[in-house]
Amino acid sequence: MSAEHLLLTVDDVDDHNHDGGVMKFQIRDLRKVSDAGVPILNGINVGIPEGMIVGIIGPSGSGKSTLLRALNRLWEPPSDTVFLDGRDIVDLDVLGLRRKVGMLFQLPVLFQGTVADNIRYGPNLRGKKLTDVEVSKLLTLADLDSSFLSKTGGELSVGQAQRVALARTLANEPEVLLLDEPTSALDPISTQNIEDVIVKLKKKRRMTVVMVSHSIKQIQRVADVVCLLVNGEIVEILKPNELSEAKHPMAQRFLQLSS
Ligand SMILES: Nc1ncnc2c1ncn2[C@@H]1O[C@H](COP(=O)(O)OP(=O)(O)OP(=O)(O)O)[C@@H](O)[C@H]1O
Repeated sequence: MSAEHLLLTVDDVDDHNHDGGVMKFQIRDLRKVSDAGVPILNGINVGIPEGMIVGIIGPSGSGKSTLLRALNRLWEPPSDTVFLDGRDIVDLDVLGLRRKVGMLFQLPVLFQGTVADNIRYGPNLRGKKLTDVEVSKLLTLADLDSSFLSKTGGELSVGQAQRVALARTLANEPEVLLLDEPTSALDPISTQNIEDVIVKLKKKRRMTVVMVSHSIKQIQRVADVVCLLVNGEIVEILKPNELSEAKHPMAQRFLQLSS
Protein backbone atom coordinates (compact mmCIF):
# COMPACT_ATOMS: atom_id res chain seq x y z
CA MET A 1 0.00 0.00 0.00
CA SER A 2 1.59 3.28 -1.04
CA ALA A 3 1.26 6.51 0.91
CA GLU A 4 -0.74 8.04 -1.94
CA HIS A 5 -3.39 5.48 -1.14
CA LEU A 6 -3.63 6.86 2.37
CA LEU A 7 -4.37 10.41 1.34
CA LEU A 8 -6.37 11.65 -1.59
CA THR A 9 -4.70 14.09 -3.88
CA VAL A 10 -5.72 16.40 -6.69
CA ASP A 11 -8.76 15.09 -8.56
CA ASP A 12 -10.28 12.69 -6.07
CA VAL A 13 -13.55 14.16 -5.01
CA ASP A 14 -15.34 11.58 -2.91
CA ASP A 15 -15.04 11.40 0.86
CA HIS A 16 -13.30 8.05 1.05
CA ASN A 17 -9.70 7.09 0.52
CA HIS A 18 -8.73 4.11 -1.55
CA ASP A 19 -8.71 1.79 1.44
CA GLY A 20 -12.28 2.58 2.33
CA GLY A 21 -11.38 4.88 5.24
CA VAL A 22 -13.33 8.09 5.73
CA MET A 23 -11.74 11.45 4.98
CA LYS A 24 -12.04 13.82 7.93
CA PHE A 25 -10.79 16.81 5.96
CA GLN A 26 -10.81 17.44 2.25
CA ILE A 27 -8.67 20.31 1.02
CA ARG A 28 -9.23 21.43 -2.55
CA ASP A 29 -7.11 23.93 -4.41
CA LEU A 30 -6.37 25.94 -1.28
CA ARG A 31 -4.45 29.10 -2.15
CA LYS A 32 -3.21 32.11 -0.27
CA VAL A 33 -1.39 35.17 -1.52
CA SER A 34 0.11 37.72 0.89
CA ASP A 35 -1.04 41.35 0.83
CA ALA A 36 2.17 42.07 -1.07
CA GLY A 37 1.15 39.58 -3.76
CA VAL A 38 3.55 36.81 -2.70
CA PRO A 39 2.10 33.29 -3.01
CA ILE A 40 2.00 31.48 0.35
CA LEU A 41 -0.15 28.45 -0.50
CA ASN A 42 -0.14 27.37 -4.12
CA GLY A 43 -3.12 25.09 -4.57
CA ILE A 44 -3.14 22.43 -1.85
CA ASN A 45 -5.14 19.31 -2.72
CA VAL A 46 -5.16 16.64 -0.09
CA GLY A 47 -7.42 14.53 2.10
CA ILE A 48 -6.78 13.92 5.79
CA PRO A 49 -8.07 10.45 6.70
CA GLU A 50 -10.02 9.98 9.91
CA GLY A 51 -8.11 8.36 12.76
CA MET A 52 -4.67 8.92 11.29
CA ILE A 53 -1.68 11.03 12.26
CA VAL A 54 -0.62 13.10 9.28
CA GLY A 55 2.79 14.76 9.59
CA ILE A 56 3.60 17.95 7.70
CA ILE A 57 7.23 18.80 7.19
CA GLY A 58 9.03 21.24 4.95
CA PRO A 59 11.46 24.16 4.93
CA SER A 60 10.86 27.27 7.01
CA GLY A 61 8.36 29.56 5.31
CA SER A 62 6.91 26.81 3.12
CA GLY A 63 3.39 27.43 4.46
CA LYS A 64 3.00 24.67 7.07
CA SER A 65 1.47 26.86 9.81
CA THR A 66 -0.73 28.67 7.30
CA LEU A 67 -2.11 25.34 6.08
CA LEU A 68 -2.73 24.17 9.64
CA ARG A 69 -4.41 27.43 10.63
CA ALA A 70 -6.78 27.17 7.66
CA LEU A 71 -8.21 23.96 9.15
CA ASN A 72 -9.82 25.71 12.12
CA ARG A 73 -10.18 29.13 10.52
CA LEU A 74 -7.46 30.89 12.46
CA TRP A 75 -6.80 31.93 8.89
CA GLU A 76 -10.12 32.09 7.04
CA PRO A 77 -9.78 29.99 3.88
CA PRO A 78 -11.82 30.87 0.76
CA SER A 79 -15.14 29.04 0.50
CA ASP A 80 -15.17 25.66 -1.29
CA THR A 81 -11.60 24.84 -0.28
CA VAL A 82 -11.67 23.14 3.14
CA PHE A 83 -14.30 20.54 4.04
CA LEU A 84 -14.75 18.84 7.41
CA ASP A 85 -16.85 15.68 7.27
CA GLY A 86 -17.94 16.84 3.82
CA ARG A 87 -19.08 20.31 4.93
CA ASP A 88 -17.44 23.54 3.88
CA ILE A 89 -15.87 24.85 7.10
CA VAL A 90 -16.71 28.48 6.30
CA ASP A 91 -20.40 27.51 6.67
CA LEU A 92 -19.87 26.12 10.18
CA ASP A 93 -20.18 28.02 13.44
CA VAL A 94 -16.57 29.01 14.08
CA LEU A 95 -16.58 28.26 17.82
CA GLY A 96 -18.18 24.87 17.20
CA LEU A 97 -15.54 24.19 14.55
CA ARG A 98 -12.73 25.07 16.97
CA ARG A 99 -14.15 22.75 19.62
CA LYS A 100 -14.19 19.93 17.09
CA VAL A 101 -10.79 20.87 15.70
CA GLY A 102 -8.54 21.65 18.66
CA MET A 103 -5.12 23.19 18.32
CA LEU A 104 -1.90 23.10 20.28
CA PHE A 105 0.90 25.59 19.63
CA GLN A 106 4.64 25.57 20.14
CA LEU A 107 4.39 27.40 23.48
CA PRO A 108 1.55 26.77 25.91
CA VAL A 109 -0.26 29.83 27.20
CA LEU A 110 -2.29 29.04 30.30
CA PHE A 111 -5.04 31.33 31.56
CA GLN A 112 -4.92 32.79 35.07
CA GLY A 113 -6.12 30.49 37.82
CA THR A 114 -5.41 26.85 38.51
CA VAL A 115 -4.82 23.94 36.18
CA ALA A 116 -8.38 22.80 36.98
CA ASP A 117 -9.74 26.25 36.04
CA ASN A 118 -7.92 26.00 32.70
CA ILE A 119 -9.32 22.58 31.96
CA ARG A 120 -12.86 23.60 32.94
CA TYR A 121 -12.74 26.73 30.79
CA GLY A 122 -14.01 25.34 27.45
CA PRO A 123 -16.82 23.17 28.88
CA ASN A 124 -17.86 26.12 31.14
CA LEU A 125 -18.41 28.25 28.03
CA ARG A 126 -21.05 25.77 26.93
CA GLY A 127 -22.62 25.58 30.39
CA LYS A 128 -21.01 22.25 31.32
CA LYS A 129 -19.30 22.06 34.70
CA LEU A 130 -16.68 19.32 34.88
CA THR A 131 -16.40 17.45 38.18
CA ASP A 132 -13.02 16.96 39.86
CA VAL A 133 -13.09 13.34 38.69
CA GLU A 134 -13.65 14.42 35.07
CA VAL A 135 -10.84 16.98 35.30
CA SER A 136 -8.52 14.35 36.79
CA LYS A 137 -9.36 11.96 33.96
CA LEU A 138 -8.40 14.60 31.42
CA LEU A 139 -5.14 15.20 33.29
CA THR A 140 -4.44 11.47 33.26
CA LEU A 141 -5.13 11.38 29.53
CA ALA A 142 -2.46 14.08 29.12
CA ASP A 143 -0.08 12.09 31.34
CA LEU A 144 -0.34 14.27 34.47
CA ASP A 145 -1.59 13.14 37.88
CA SER A 146 -4.29 14.85 39.92
CA SER A 147 -1.76 16.59 42.19
CA PHE A 148 -1.62 19.19 39.38
CA LEU A 149 -5.27 20.17 39.76
CA SER A 150 -4.65 23.05 42.17
CA LYS A 151 -1.33 24.26 40.74
CA THR A 152 -1.05 27.49 38.81
CA GLY A 153 0.76 28.09 35.52
CA GLY A 154 3.75 29.64 37.28
CA GLU A 155 4.42 26.40 39.17
CA LEU A 156 4.74 24.30 36.01
CA SER A 157 7.60 23.49 33.68
CA VAL A 158 7.00 24.24 29.99
CA GLY A 159 6.53 20.51 29.37
CA GLN A 160 3.94 20.21 32.13
CA ALA A 161 2.18 23.38 30.94
CA GLN A 162 2.04 21.92 27.42
CA ARG A 163 0.35 18.80 28.79
CA VAL A 164 -2.14 20.99 30.67
CA ALA A 165 -2.80 22.86 27.41
CA LEU A 166 -3.40 19.48 25.77
CA ALA A 167 -5.79 18.44 28.57
CA ARG A 168 -7.60 21.78 28.18
CA THR A 169 -8.00 21.13 24.46
CA LEU A 170 -9.18 17.56 25.11
CA ALA A 171 -11.83 18.88 27.53
CA ASN A 172 -13.67 20.12 24.44
CA GLU A 173 -13.83 16.53 23.15
CA PRO A 174 -12.25 17.38 19.80
CA GLU A 175 -12.35 15.00 16.86
CA VAL A 176 -9.22 16.48 15.32
CA LEU A 177 -6.02 17.82 16.86
CA LEU A 178 -3.88 20.35 15.02
CA LEU A 179 -0.37 20.41 16.43
CA ASP A 180 1.99 23.19 15.39
CA GLU A 181 5.46 22.10 16.51
CA PRO A 182 4.03 21.10 19.89
CA THR A 183 7.30 19.84 21.36
CA SER A 184 9.90 22.18 19.90
CA ALA A 185 10.25 24.01 23.24
CA LEU A 186 10.33 20.82 25.31
CA ASP A 187 13.08 18.57 26.68
CA PRO A 188 13.34 15.00 25.35
CA ILE A 189 11.34 13.42 28.19
CA SER A 190 8.47 15.91 27.90
CA THR A 191 8.62 15.44 24.14
CA GLN A 192 8.25 11.70 24.56
CA ASN A 193 5.33 12.19 26.97
CA ILE A 194 3.47 14.32 24.43
CA GLU A 195 4.26 11.93 21.57
CA ASP A 196 2.97 8.98 23.64
CA VAL A 197 -0.26 10.83 24.43
CA ILE A 198 -0.82 11.68 20.75
CA VAL A 199 -0.34 8.09 19.65
CA LYS A 200 -2.59 6.86 22.47
CA LEU A 201 -5.34 9.30 21.44
CA LYS A 202 -5.21 7.99 17.92
CA LYS A 203 -5.30 4.34 19.00
CA LYS A 204 -7.90 4.61 21.76
CA ARG A 205 -10.11 7.44 20.50
CA ARG A 206 -9.54 7.33 16.78
CA MET A 207 -8.40 10.93 16.93
CA THR A 208 -7.39 12.52 13.65
CA VAL A 209 -4.13 14.44 14.07
CA VAL A 210 -2.35 16.88 11.77
CA MET A 211 1.10 17.62 13.11
CA VAL A 212 3.64 20.13 11.87
CA SER A 213 7.13 19.31 13.07
CA HIS A 214 10.66 20.34 12.27
CA SER A 215 11.89 17.01 13.55
CA ILE A 216 11.99 14.30 10.93
CA LYS A 217 12.78 11.77 13.64
CA GLN A 218 9.66 12.82 15.52
CA ILE A 219 7.52 12.51 12.40
CA GLN A 220 8.98 9.05 11.84
CA ARG A 221 8.13 8.05 15.42
CA VAL A 222 4.58 9.37 15.38
CA ALA A 223 3.04 9.88 11.93
CA ASP A 224 1.26 7.35 9.70
CA VAL A 225 1.86 9.41 6.60
CA VAL A 226 3.93 12.49 5.81
CA CYS A 227 3.22 15.45 3.52
CA LEU A 228 6.27 17.33 2.27
CA LEU A 229 5.42 20.98 1.75
CA VAL A 230 7.70 23.12 -0.40
CA ASN A 231 6.89 26.68 -1.51
CA GLY A 232 3.22 26.35 -0.60
CA GLU A 233 2.76 23.04 -2.44
CA ILE A 234 2.56 19.46 -1.28
CA VAL A 235 5.27 17.98 -3.45
CA GLU A 236 5.29 14.46 -1.99
CA ILE A 237 3.19 12.25 0.24
CA LEU A 238 5.23 9.46 1.77
CA LYS A 239 5.17 6.88 4.52
CA PRO A 240 7.49 7.85 7.40
CA ASN A 241 9.91 5.04 6.59
CA GLU A 242 10.04 6.06 2.92
CA LEU A 243 11.20 9.66 3.38
CA SER A 244 14.61 8.88 1.94
CA GLU A 245 12.80 8.02 -1.32
CA ALA A 246 11.55 11.59 -1.85
CA LYS A 247 12.06 12.63 -5.46
CA HIS A 248 11.43 16.35 -5.42
CA PRO A 249 14.86 18.10 -5.38
CA MET A 250 13.91 20.65 -2.71
CA ALA A 251 12.35 17.94 -0.57
CA GLN A 252 15.48 15.79 -0.97
CA ARG A 253 17.71 18.72 0.01
CA PHE A 254 15.56 19.56 3.02
CA LEU A 255 15.56 15.96 4.19
CA GLN A 256 19.33 15.61 3.75
CA LEU A 257 20.03 18.81 5.69
CA SER A 258 17.56 17.92 8.44
CA SER A 259 18.62 14.35 9.12
N1 LIG B 1 -0.61 37.10 7.02
C1 LIG B 1 0.52 37.04 6.31
N2 LIG B 1 0.89 38.09 5.54
C2 LIG B 1 2.02 38.04 4.84
N3 LIG B 1 2.83 36.98 4.80
C3 LIG B 1 2.51 35.92 5.54
C4 LIG B 1 1.34 35.88 6.33
N4 LIG B 1 1.29 34.68 6.95
C5 LIG B 1 2.37 34.00 6.56
N5 LIG B 1 3.11 34.74 5.72
C6 LIG B 1 4.31 34.31 5.02
O1 LIG B 1 3.99 33.10 4.39
C7 LIG B 1 5.07 32.21 4.39
C8 LIG B 1 4.64 30.92 5.03
O2 LIG B 1 4.47 31.12 6.43
P1 LIG B 1 4.19 29.92 7.43
O3 LIG B 1 4.33 30.45 8.82
O4 LIG B 1 2.92 29.27 7.05
O5 LIG B 1 5.40 28.95 7.08
P2 LIG B 1 5.98 27.71 7.91
O6 LIG B 1 6.30 26.66 6.91
O7 LIG B 1 5.05 27.35 9.00
O8 LIG B 1 7.32 28.33 8.49
P3 LIG B 1 8.15 27.96 9.81
O9 LIG B 1 8.63 26.55 9.62
O10 LIG B 1 9.28 28.94 9.80
O11 LIG B 1 7.23 28.12 10.99
C9 LIG B 1 6.19 32.93 5.12
O12 LIG B 1 7.03 33.51 4.16
C10 LIG B 1 5.48 33.98 5.94
O13 LIG B 1 6.32 35.11 6.15
